[in-house]
Amino acid sequence: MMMGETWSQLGSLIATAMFLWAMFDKYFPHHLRSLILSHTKKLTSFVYPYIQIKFPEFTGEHLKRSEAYAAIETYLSSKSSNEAKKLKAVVVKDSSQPVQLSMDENEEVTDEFEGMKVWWGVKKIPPRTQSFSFYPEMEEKRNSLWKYINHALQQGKAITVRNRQRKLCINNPSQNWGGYRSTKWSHVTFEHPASFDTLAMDSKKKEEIINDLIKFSEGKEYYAKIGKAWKRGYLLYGPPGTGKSSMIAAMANYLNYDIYDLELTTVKDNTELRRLLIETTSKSIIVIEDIDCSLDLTGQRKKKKEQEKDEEKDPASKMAIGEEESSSSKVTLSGLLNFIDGLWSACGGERIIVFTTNYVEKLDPALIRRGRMDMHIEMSYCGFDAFKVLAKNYLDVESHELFETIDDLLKETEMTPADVAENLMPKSQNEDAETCLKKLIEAIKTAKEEATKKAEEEARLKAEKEEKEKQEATQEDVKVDESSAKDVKENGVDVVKDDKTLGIEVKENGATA
Ligand SMILES: Nc1ncnc2c1ncn2[C@@H]1O[C@H](COP(=O)(O)OP(=O)(O)OP(=O)(O)O)[C@@H](O)[C@H]1O
Ligand SMILES: [Mg+2]
Repeated sequence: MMMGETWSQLGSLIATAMFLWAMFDKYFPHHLRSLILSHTKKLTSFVYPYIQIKFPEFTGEHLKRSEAYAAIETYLSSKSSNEAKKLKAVVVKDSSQPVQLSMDENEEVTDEFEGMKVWWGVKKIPPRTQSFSFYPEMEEKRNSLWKYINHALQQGKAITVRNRQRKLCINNPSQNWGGYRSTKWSHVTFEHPASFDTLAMDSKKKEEIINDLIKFSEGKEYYAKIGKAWKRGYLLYGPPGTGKSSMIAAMANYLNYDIYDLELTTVKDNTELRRLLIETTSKSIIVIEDIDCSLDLTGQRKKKKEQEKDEEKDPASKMAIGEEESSSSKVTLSGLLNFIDGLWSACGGERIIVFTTNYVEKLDPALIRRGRMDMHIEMSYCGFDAFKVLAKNYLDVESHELFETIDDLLKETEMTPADVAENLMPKSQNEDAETCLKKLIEAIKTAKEEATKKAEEEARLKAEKEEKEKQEATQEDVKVDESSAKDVKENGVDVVKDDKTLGIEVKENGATA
């Protein structure tokens, strides 16, 4: 707080300054005045050649913590932990590094950027103290400075994203939505170890997927340019145990995204679906596993088509159907499609949606057409490429004389990566790589034998069925013959039997053919 004496001193200082300014303004000719001002600027920039920029920690009416401040603090944290002596430990929520070290008050760190030296310091500014910033006219320096600030902000944000602890969110049943502080999604820390390195699949296909993901994640401007929402859909299909769920985890780990695992069976209707999806955040993968089983999505549509047909036949049925539709509280295919096309597109970017299914042929084509599901990825049985990944991961083996045998066997046998992995995993310390590879060979041979047996059995059953159908058809023919002969006798209808086809030529009794 200032004393009374100080106030009067300050008052007279201001009065003197105002008097001098008035004199300067009145008696100095204009051309001389601007010359003096420009020389003063040059002189001051020579004496004080720095630019000072302040980043307040709190901004806005509600004193929100400034994002720029936080980003710069993160950016400087690695530098300050090496240089500064007074550090502050801050607990960071949702980060893989829960304690972050940052500069304490009155500490300074230096940084260099394109030949420019920068000093950063933390100063506490008492409330209501006016701050004064001095900006000498140095265009070139100023441009580099903006470039540097952008660099620091971007780096800071990138470090935050990297350190961010990712979430696996699961939707809560809607009956639990109403309570105090209830949320639509529950989350746990996402710590699945799968990565594209551990994912066993055809290497070309894997590369294609990685490139697609990179293109998507870096495509903010591109999507804006072509006027499309920044989203991408992937359909993963294939038999159980071929790595669909592992692929989703690898994608999330690769892009550093959160996962929203959407259990459709607990979502009551389209409105609830919308409300859930609006609450998802950017940089996330929304997953609907086993889309064919989650809901009778295909059935809904077929039912509708059948209903439309019925309506054509009997317009009175329309009312009843309408009532049934509104009362059946279920997520419909059209609800999901509307979401993918409309609402989701409107609610901000950087979102991926993934559907998985074991039976791609069961899905309604409308659901998976290009533009909705941009990439269809088949996760198939283990090929040699996929096996090599598993052998490297599980046994640390990149080549072995048994590989050729395994390659040949895998070409003839359908075995999922899950089964191959299970056989490759050493069960005890005595099992070395060769033992595991031999174990796998045995397992593939057994699987091959079983598959052959199964195929033979199926072929036998099919042949039996066909034979049975044939016999039944012959019996039918005999019956037709007998009943026709009876007709001739009883009704006076003459039956002519054709050699090749079983045709019946009916003649009026007594008339000529
Ligand atoms: N392609 C693969 N690469 C590496 N490991 C795999 C692969 N496929 C399966 N596995 C192994 O098998 C286990 C099961 O795989 P995953 O859950 O990814 O299969 P899925 O295709 O999602 O099966 P489902 O259709 O039953 O959901 C995984 O934990 C993983 O260890
Ligand atoms: Mg799965």
